[in-house]
Amino acid sequence: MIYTCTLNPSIDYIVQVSDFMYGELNRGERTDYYPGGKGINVSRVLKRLEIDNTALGFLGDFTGDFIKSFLLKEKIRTDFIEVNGTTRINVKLKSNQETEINGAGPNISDKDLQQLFDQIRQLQPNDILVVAGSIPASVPNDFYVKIAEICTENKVKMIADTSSQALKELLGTKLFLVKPNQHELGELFDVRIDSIENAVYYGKQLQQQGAENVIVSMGGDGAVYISDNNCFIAKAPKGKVINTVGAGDSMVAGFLTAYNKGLEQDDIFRYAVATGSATAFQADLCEKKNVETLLQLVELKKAEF
Ligand SMILES: Nc1ncnc2c1ncn2[C@@H]1O[C@H](COP(=O)(O)OP(=O)(O)O)[C@@H](O)[C@H]1O
Ligand SMILES: O=P(O)(O)OC[C@H]1O[C@](O)(COP(=O)(O)O)[C@@H](O)[C@@H]1O
Repeated sequence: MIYTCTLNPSIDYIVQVSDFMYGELNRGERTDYYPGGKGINVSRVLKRLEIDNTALGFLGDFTGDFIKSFLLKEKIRTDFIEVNGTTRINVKLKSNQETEINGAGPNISDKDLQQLFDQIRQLQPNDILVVAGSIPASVPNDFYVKIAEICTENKVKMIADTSSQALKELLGTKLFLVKPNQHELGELFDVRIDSIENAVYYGKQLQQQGAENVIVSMGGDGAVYISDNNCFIAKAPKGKVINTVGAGDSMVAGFLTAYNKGLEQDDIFRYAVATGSATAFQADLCEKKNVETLLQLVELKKAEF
């Protein structure tokens, strides 16, 4: 079984304003509300790709209720822990540029954290757990490391898609997959990743630090995949970009879907890239048919290692 865990879910409030003017009254031309947070996006895309999964994490108040009922409508199994505060609303402003404001999120108590540990201790060998997104300020930065220890003990495969200090803490931890984007990887090693060569070099460092599979995503430029002694480089398909929020999460869901089907490494990566791009070309997250259309448009090559 696949589980996702989102410590800090959100409602993603997407507002389109042509020619946004700072300090003026701007009127939204189109507004959309989606459940967000990286693990929740992974769960939603997995479901669309016909992979059963359960979404875990913390939700609170009316924003939490919105997310729960949205996921229920999409027939996604959930087992969220109810917290006292209000689940955050993240603002995604689409104008000439994309601007994002991600909220801080509610306080999570020690009791809530213990409850989550208890849930994770119930997972079975060969289950997969995707921990994704930021760690709320009230939760220690090494929280994912503690989860990883439980996963290792119970032979659960752990995937991490996070950034900043939470990602730094995970260096040296055994992970099944880690998927930083180029900026997150650059921040991790205090460098600027502006070429495929750089992405391969630092991706390999991550592999040496304990990750079995590493994908470095590079937005419209595609991605790099490192596993065993193999390295693949993919160019993303070209298309009309509508909303890139959740593209990285979709990539993780695409990877898992293809891995679950037992595909070869190159085809797993092709599927992951197609899924990320399929989401970038939709207002909401992608559907299976969007992914299948893009599969043959992903240009992939094997690189010398
Ligand atoms: N502008 C784009 N055009 C085509 N594909 C895209 C675009 N932006 C993202 N993608 C696809 O989604 C994947 C993940 O995007 P990226 O922005 O790197 O991740 P994140 O959302 O984690 O920052 C990319 O590797 C690519 O396949
Ligand atoms: O937990 P964080 O780092 O604040 O990120 C949360 C945001 O990331 C998202 O999950 C999107 O992630 P990606 O664009 O990286 O795939 C949004 O749904 C959410 O608003």
